[in-house]
Amino acid sequence: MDDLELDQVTKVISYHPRFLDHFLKTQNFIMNGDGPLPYDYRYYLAIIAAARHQCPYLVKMYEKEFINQGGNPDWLNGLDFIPPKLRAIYEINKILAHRPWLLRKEHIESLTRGKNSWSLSEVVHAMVLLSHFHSLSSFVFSCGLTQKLDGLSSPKLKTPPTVAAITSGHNSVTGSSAVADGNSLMHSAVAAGMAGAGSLPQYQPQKTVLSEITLNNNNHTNNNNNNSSSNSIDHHNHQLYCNNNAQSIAESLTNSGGVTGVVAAVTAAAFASSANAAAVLNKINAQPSATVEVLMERMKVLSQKQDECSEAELSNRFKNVEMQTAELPAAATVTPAEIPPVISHYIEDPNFQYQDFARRGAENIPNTFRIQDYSWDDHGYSLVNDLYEDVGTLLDQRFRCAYNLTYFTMGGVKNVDTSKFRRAIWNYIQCIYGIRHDDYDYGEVNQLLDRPLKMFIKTACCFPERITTKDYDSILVELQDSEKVHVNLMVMEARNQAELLYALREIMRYRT
Ligand SMILES: CC(C)C[C@H](N)C(=O)O
Repeated sequence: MDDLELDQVTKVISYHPRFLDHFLKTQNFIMNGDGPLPYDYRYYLAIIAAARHQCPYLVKMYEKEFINQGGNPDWLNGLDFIPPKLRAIYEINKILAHRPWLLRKEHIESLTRGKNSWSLSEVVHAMVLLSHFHSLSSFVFSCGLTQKLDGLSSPKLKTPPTVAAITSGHNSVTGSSAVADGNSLMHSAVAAGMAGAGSLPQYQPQKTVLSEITLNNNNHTNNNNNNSSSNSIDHHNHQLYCNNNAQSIAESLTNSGGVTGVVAAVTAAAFASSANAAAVLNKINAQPSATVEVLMERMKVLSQKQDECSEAELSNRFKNVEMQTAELPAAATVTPAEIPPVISHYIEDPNFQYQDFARRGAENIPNTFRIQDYSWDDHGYSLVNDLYEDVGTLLDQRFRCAYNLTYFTMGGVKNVDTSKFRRAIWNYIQCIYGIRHDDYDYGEVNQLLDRPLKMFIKTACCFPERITTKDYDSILVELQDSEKVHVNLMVMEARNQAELLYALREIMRYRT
């Protein structure tokens, strides 16, 4: 592996050595391993994928790699300077990045016909690369790395010496020497991560390294959360929470906009049957966001819940979450002037962005993507393997790792079954892309993810360039940094899978 790849992003992922192993194996294979696309194409695709999300960090890194691989420097002048064949895939890059539900088999058809045509294997290779770098851009921003690494950080943020060294090295396109400084810190962590599954530690926080790479000092984190003072209202309300009626009132209040947090929902349940609404809301607004303690209670209750939902009810709950997501504040339209000049030449049609489902009606594509009709396990995985060697297997292991990764901890509390929380995050991300897991009760999403967390996740997926370190700091304040990175890994992987599902479904349709 090239030294350059042991970059700041890799360091942050190394909070989770098991995942890092799968991540690097996949990335190395699609960039450097056997595959249908020439190397200059691969690196250029990385650049234009990251450019769709205005991620200068990745764009600069892969420009350098592109040149190292012997790529034609003219291409770095922008989209007008690349061969027509490569240019022809830009539309798919754009659609996959922002509205993958708009992809049609005709897009694939037009690529694979005529002069300069693509083979289907090449198309799949390109799609795997594009979705990898779209979602990696989400990760870079959601960890607050871009602000730091591109010199855009606000002066009040502390800059650890190593990060400063890397930043100054990175700001110069040619200045790779400073990167080595930071890398040396990480060699042991990466080596541990690459040592093979059997010898992997379950959790290696790498404290020294983390203090170097952590971008913020999360003072809220401590190891004594299991003793955190619980307020009596919460205890009292835990009883009431079991009451379905109160629960649904709480749920609707939680999502009404004026109320944030699971604590608020629990509190709402307590007061739902009695006081007037204003008094309830005042009480609720005074509550902090969801605490780890309340989240744990909620997960416990949810896993004990027996009641079976009807098909129709499950479908309604999905639609509800989807609608509420559309109502979360949307980011403003990007105007060309706001795009950093270092990447604007790689972007065409910058106003083509994620569009909320509520507004998708205009495009006449309101259909939900149902996992029971097309899933990674049953369809996507084998299709990729079929057309692009072992990549399906590599991706499969990577998705599984991201989906199942747990240390059974939450904040400072140990032995916690966090599967409900993690599943809610994963399914919520895919819901943002209109993907419904048919057997999942999306009511759980509203029970476990509060509004600020949902907003963070939606922005990280759809408008990652808008995430600031402040956003990163303000969600899940009781969790450790490694846990926030864990959430961001799920954002990256669930999003990557969502894009691939849409892409591969159209490949399948094209073939049949
Ligand atoms: C995202 C985190 C709450 C995950 C948790 N630390 C776990 O080990 O499962």
